[in-house]
Amino acid sequence: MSITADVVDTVLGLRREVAGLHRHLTDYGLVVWTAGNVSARVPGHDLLVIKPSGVAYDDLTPENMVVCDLDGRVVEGEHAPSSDTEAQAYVYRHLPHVGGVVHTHSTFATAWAARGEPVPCVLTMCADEFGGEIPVGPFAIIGDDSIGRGIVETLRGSRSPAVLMRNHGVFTVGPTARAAVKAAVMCEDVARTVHHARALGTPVPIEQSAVDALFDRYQNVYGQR
Ligand SMILES: O=C(CO)[C@@H](O)[C@@H](O)COP(=O)(O)O
Repeated sequence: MSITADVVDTVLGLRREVAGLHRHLTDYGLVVWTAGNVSARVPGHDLLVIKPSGVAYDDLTPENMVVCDLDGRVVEGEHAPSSDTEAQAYVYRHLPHVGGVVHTHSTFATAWAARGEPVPCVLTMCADEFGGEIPVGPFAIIGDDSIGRGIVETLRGSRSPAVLMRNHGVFTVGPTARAAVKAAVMCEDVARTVHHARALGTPVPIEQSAVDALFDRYQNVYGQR
């Protein structure tokens, strides 16, 4: 597959967007070294734009982003794509509403993943963004589409845009790559706060009707429409 003339400008814009979004991973302390990545779907085309594997965040540029097809094959780019390209390509193939995917090993959320324990919905911000608990997905070793399959199977059963892959880390999705980055930022914040709440006592669950109302308001009313 090659990049046709009608999609060149779209890809250039996504190269800039995806390269730029990685600074939020470092700004919010969600990654160490190169251990995280962002990708975006190319709307209307079986293509994605993703970070090059193992490249320092300070060295990421629109030019060194990698364009792949949704089987994970490189279509345009001089670098090897992220280790998570196959997993994220699987997500794009099976969740058509997803426009962006993020992967981190952010500390508090990954500590919940290490225990295989979902983050309970005991904060209004968790209800707002995740619509309930932040679920745990199965342990899966990187290298084929088993991580992607675990992400999809888990997210299909949840309103959450985040999944804690057991013993590994965080994957988030969104209608855009920026929305997926936001979900990763809020996932870590909620995981940290609930961790501290648990250390001090027993957090109080929020009634499901309140969770539903909070989620609906935040998803459909909050902010500038
Ligand atoms: O989680 C892992 C490896 O276990 C990778 O996602 C992480 O190191 C980031 O790899 P990339 O630099 O995106 O290839």
